[in-house]
Amino acid sequence: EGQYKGLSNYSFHDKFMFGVASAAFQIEGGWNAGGKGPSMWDVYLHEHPNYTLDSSNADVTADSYRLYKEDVSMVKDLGVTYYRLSISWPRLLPQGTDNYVNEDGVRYYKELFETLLANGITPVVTLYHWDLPQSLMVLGGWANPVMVDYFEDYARVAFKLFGGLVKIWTTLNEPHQHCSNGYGTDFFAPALSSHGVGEYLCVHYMLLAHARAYHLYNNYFKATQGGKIGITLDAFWAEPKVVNDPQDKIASERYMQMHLGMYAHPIFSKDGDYPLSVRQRVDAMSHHQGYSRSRLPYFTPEEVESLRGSSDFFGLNHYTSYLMTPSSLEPNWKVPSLDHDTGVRIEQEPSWPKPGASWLSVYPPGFRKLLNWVSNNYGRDIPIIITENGVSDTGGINDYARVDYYNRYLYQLLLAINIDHCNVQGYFAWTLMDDFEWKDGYVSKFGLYHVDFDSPNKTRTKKLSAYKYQEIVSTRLINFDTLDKRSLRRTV
Ligand SMILES: O=S(=O)(O)CCCN1CCN(CCO[C@@H]2O[C@H](CO)[C@@H](O)[C@H](O)[C@H]2O)CC1
Repeated sequence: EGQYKGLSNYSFHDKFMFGVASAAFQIEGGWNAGGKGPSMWDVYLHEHPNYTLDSSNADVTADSYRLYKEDVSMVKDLGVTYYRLSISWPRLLPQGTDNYVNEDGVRYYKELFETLLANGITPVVTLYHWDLPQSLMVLGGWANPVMVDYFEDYARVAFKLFGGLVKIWTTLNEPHQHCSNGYGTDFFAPALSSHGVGEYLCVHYMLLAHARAYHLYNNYFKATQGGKIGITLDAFWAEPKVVNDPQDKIASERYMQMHLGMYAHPIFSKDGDYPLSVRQRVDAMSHHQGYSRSRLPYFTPEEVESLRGSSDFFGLNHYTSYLMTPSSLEPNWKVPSLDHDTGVRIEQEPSWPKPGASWLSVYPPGFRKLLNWVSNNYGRDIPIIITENGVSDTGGINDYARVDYYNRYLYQLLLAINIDHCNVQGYFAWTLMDDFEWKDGYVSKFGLYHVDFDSPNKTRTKKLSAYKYQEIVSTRLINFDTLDKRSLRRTV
């Protein structure tokens, strides 16, 4: 659990990439400005005004479409030299397809990338952070194999237009969250609730789309542009509820394979394809449920080959951990779902602090354990970049919980790098400023900067955690005694 006082006994080496992250739909606003086409999230929120906790939407949010120069100065103020952001597909291609490129979208992103570079900040660009053009959603979105072609066309436009400015690309953000929450349930848009069927089609075609964009870049753009391209996956850490209970340990490993291995194994393992345990489990369950074919599609041998090794780095988003125990076969076993296929009951440890979102408990050792799981399963040669990590609260400038979270999670990262030799080469704090937090609307705050969403200029204000992150980035080590509650009381 580490010493958690004084100065950390390890530091981040000089080449370690420190950054901060955001996403187009969550901060841009300008939902229909400058010829932007509607995304499926725009449409879903307009059609379901009470979907979010505060009945809000992202039509304006932090208004970064207008205020991006201020955002760049905030990134610079943190002292980081990398900024992870995403391109809004429908702002660039309003119809989703590459027959019509929106000049205002080209202007906006070129100005944003040039402003970042002029301030010594390297843009790290995600092509897709969930805001699918509505015109493609009506075709079934990621459940439709045609998306592989349309994503390739979109990637080609982005590489062509911005490849001179952008040298680090990520194809997809968190396909697992997008597919399970948006296609498997109604927790996220498009809320298709196609449990155990649509969600696996989404997995399958997002992975194939990723591989297509990866090879497009490597075959047609890398020689002249010289950049790197990868994918961002997400994972909770699955902690056995009883640490040495063999059944709980099996359940934890099964959870990791079904929720991370399903995406990581096809790309980062030496054999490729879905993990054997995942393949067999879904095939068997599908057969048991009377399906004549598995609910998880098969890759052809060529597709397995195209996916294998299709990433220059392992982008990983991590927030929290859950306790795992095997779940008895549900009575309604006829109803398929990823959760039912996994056969694990997840619960939260009451002693782990929960400063904000209901799903986010603070368990720093889970971060180190997850990094070792990734390194043990996929090798220590693939560079890992933490593309998101952070904690939510419900507001305020003196965000002690976030100061504590960054101290402890970055300390665990130091242990994973220095003791366990996990090859982590970069870290992006989620997120630059308070933004639209999906189902939580503006209730859950993840920002290092506070945003006053009621003010005309969406006033940004530095939080305590921004000073803390600035300190870690500049000193490259953790000082547990500054900027927390104790330091303000000057006791102990
Ligand atoms: O357990 S519950 O059934 O109650 C619902 C699970 C809730 N999920 C968990 C993870 N989170 C996705 C991570 O989402 C990522 O992290 C950030 C913070 O959420 C987002 O703002 C980023 O856009 C996204 O990349 C979204 C909500």
